[in-house]
Amino acid sequence: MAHQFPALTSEQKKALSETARRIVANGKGILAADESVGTMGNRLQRIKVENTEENRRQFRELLFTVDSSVSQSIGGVILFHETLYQKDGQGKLFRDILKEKGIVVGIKLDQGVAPLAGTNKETTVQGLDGLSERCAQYKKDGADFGKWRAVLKIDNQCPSHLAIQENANTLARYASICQQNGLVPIVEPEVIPDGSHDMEHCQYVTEKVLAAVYKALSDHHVYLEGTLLKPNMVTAGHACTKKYTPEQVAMATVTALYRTVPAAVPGICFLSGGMSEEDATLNLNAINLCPLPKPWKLSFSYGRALQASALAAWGGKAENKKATQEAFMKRALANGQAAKGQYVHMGSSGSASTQSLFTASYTY
Ligand SMILES: O=P(O)(O)OC[C@@]1(O)O[C@H](CO)[C@@H](O)[C@@H]1O
Repeated sequence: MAHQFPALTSEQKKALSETARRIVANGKGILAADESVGTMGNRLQRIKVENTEENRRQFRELLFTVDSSVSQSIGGVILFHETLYQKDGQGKLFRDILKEKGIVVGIKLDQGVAPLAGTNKETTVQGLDGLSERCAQYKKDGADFGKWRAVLKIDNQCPSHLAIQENANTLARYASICQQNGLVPIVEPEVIPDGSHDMEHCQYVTEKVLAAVYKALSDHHVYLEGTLLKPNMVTAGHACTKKYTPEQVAMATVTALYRTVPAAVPGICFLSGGMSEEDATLNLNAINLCPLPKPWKLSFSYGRALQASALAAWGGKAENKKATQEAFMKRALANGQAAKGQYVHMGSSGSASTQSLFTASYTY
């Protein structure tokens, strides 16, 4: 089986692996600010702010215009289509503001989930049609990485063989198309935390899912050095009565990764999956202190766990700018430290940071 048809040139590979490594360099992680209009609507509803384009823009302007020292902790920001073309109050494009801070701009590329008939309400991901053209346009418009989220659940008969294979293949097809267009693909197979299963069950499922994903990436000739993985941490289901320490979560998570993720992958950036801000930070810190071999950078790509207390501090009011930016900066710095295993828990401040951010059936 000769390798006659190389997928990428050595220049393309070099550029992809440099970008991937830049995003996760020196304890940096990713701010996932790519909530769709609907998801953002749910977030804004909780703080009683109307879901208008202007309100979404205003909140994101506060995140992106924090002090440039944020770039010590944030290496990449994932945007939603609308946000890539939005500007700050002075008319400057958000993507230029981020780039000037040395932050790599990413774009959400999946278009949500669709049902897999004949399964127990499992899903596949939409967005492959026209994806190459969209990637080419986004690359011209300043994006250097993409994100695609597949959703798998633990339930009666789930995840099924079909759901695992279909989602792995779709992730691999997306990753291949991204790389052809110069975008680093973030590969996100999320095993969602809904259910009462224990942590050991989550570990078993996560290993099966990741093994299938890396087989599919290999089949599709994806260049692993030019990718990043965005997995769930291995935790018990949200409704499980047994509680686990960050050290136990870390051991189960790193074990699952060590068994399935090739060392060629430069970085693994966890999603927060409804954990409280503080739990997401403590677990990431424990993961980086876990005494198992860790050939990849282990960092974060948090949505809710980087934005929850900032959203609460903002409340839709311009006069809360300082408090909003301070709250965001605090989480960014904490997670930057956790990505190096250097986070020191200061005790609960009784703020939004310790509240669970779980949403049932978080499919899009
Ligand atoms: O789990 P979190 O850290 O809140 O968000 C993870 C995430 O992949 O899921 C969301 C929905 O697609 C995205 O906004 C975000 O990038």
